Amino acid sequence: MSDHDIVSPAPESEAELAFEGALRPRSLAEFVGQTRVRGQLQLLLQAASLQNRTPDHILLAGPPGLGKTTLAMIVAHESGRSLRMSSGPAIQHAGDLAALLSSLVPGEVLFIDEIHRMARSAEEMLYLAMEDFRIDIMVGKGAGATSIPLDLAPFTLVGATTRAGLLPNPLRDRFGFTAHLEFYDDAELERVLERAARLLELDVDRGALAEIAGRCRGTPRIANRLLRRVRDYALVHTSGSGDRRGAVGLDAVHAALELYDVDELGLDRLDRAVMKILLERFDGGPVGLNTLAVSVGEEAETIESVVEPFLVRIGLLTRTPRGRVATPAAWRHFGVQRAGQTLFGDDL
Ligand SMILES: Nc1ncnc2c1ncn2[C@@H]1O[C@H](COP(=O)(O)OP(=O)(O)OP(=O)(O)O)[C@@H](O)[C@H]1O
Repeated sequence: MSDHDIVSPAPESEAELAFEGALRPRSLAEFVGQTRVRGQLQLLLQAASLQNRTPDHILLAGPPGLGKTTLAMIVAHESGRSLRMSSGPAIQHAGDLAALLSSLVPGEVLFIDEIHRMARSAEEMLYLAMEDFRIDIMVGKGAGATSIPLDLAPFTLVGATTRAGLLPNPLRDRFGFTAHLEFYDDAELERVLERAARLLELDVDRGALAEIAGRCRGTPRIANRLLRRVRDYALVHTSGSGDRRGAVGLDAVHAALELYDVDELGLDRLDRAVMKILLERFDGGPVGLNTLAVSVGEEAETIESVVEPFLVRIGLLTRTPRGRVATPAAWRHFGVQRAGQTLFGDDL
C-alpha cells in the first residue's frame, strides 16, 4: 500500500468493495446530499414511468468515490429494472460492445463505468445504439464488406466518467441528462457517516463523526474508510466493557488518524511532502509538475490527478501556466517562513 492510499478516492481492496457494498444506499431517499441531482433524477424516472417507457440515457460526471456507481444501481432499483455492469476498459473492440448490447433484456439499465476509456470504434457503435436502439454489424472485409443491421431491446445507458471533458461531443449529446456530482460538505458527510455507523451498529460520539467528516476530502468513500480504521482502533484500544466496548470517541479519531498520518485538513504524508518541497525548496514556486513529482519520488500522474485537485480545492495550491504555486494560506498552514519575509507576511 502506498502512503497515499488511506485518503485515495479509489477503492483500495476487495475487502473495501465488500464493505462499500453493504453501505450503499438503495434508494434516492437514502442517498445523502447531491440534492439537485437527486431531484432531477427523480423527475426523469417518474416521467418515464408515467409514460411507460425506458428512462433517458444518463451521464454521471465527477471525481471518484462520490456515488456514481451507487446512483446507477439506484436508477435500476427505483425503475424496477435489472442492471448490467461494464466498464470502458473492458470494451476494447466494437465486437465487445455488440455482444453486450445484443444480450440486454428489454428495459435493462446498462452501466458503463469510466466510459471515456472505451475504444473509439465502440463509441461510434454506441451513438446509433443510444439513438435508435440499433447497431450495424460489419461482416467481411474490403470491397466485399457489408453491414447487417441488428435491432436491440430498448435500454437505458448510465455512463460514468471522472473526465467528462474527454468524451467526444456526439457521445455527450446523446445523453438525455448529465449529472455533475459535487464534493460533499461537512454536514452531508456527517450524515453519510451517521448512516454507516448505524448500519454497522457502531457506537460513535457526535464529535467523533464531525471530526472524521472534516478529514475525508469531501468524499463519502474516504469517509467510510476512515470510519472503518477508527472503528478498528477503538475496538483494540478502548478499555470499556459490555455495551461501550469499541465505542468511538474523539480521542480514538485523533489517535487513529495520527497513526495513519491524516491531518486535520485531510492531508496525508504525500500531500504534505508536495507542499513542503514546494514551500521550502522552491520558495513557493512556480515549479513544473514533473520537477515536483521527481522531488517527492511519485508519478506525475498521481500528483496531478489525486494530490493536486484536493490541494487546489482547499486553497493551498494554484496551477498557473508557469507552474504550481503555493498560496498565502499554504505558507500560514505549514508555518514556513518565506525567504525575505517575516512569518506574518511582511517584507523584511
Ligand atoms: N450520497 C451518498 N450517501 C451515502 N453513501 C454514499 C453516497 N455516495 C457514496 N456513498 C458511499 O461511498 C461508496 C463509494 O461510492 P461509489 O462506489 O458509488 O462511488 P463512485 O463515484 O462510483 O466511485 P468510482 O468512480 O471510484 O467507482 C459507496 O459504497 C457508498 O457506500
